[in-house]
Amino acid sequence: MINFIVSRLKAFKYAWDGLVDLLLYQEPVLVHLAAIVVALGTAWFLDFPTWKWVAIVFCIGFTLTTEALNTAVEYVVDLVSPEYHVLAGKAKDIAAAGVMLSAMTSAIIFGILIYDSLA
Ligand SMILES: Nc1ncnc2c1ncn2[C@@H]1O[C@H](COP(=O)(O)OP(=O)(O)OP(=O)(O)O)[C@@H](O)[C@H]1O
Repeated sequence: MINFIVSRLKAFKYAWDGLVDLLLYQEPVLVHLAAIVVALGTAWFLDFPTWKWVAIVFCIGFTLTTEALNTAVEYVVDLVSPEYHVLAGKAKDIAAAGVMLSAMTSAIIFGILIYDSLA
């Protein structure tokens, strides 16, 4: 049982290290962080009800999760295929498309929430 707890704590530490890498050293994340600040500020200014805060928190987690997976794909592709390969390019492009889709979905949801508050 102790071994299980220690291994889970270690796994959490590794995930935490990945989060620090993502938030501090990945430039594209700065764009997301700026958007998050704007979204939270707007939500506060418009006095969003609880359900809208839930939607915003979900969108933030959704977008950052896809950015984390995209960064992981980039690391692995750079490791296994430092030279040009059409499949390496496709892997990076599709991973990036995942980020774009999540960001666009979040932006649309945010727009609907604002429209609902101002209508
Ligand atoms: N090894 C490779 N083989 C083929 N194409 C690649 C390879 N590495 C990168 N590419 C192409 O170049 C594009 C940009 O790759 P890069 O590694 O610079 O990612 P990036 O999108 O700039 O990352 P970031 O989101 O961190 O700015 C990829 O989406 C892909 O189309």
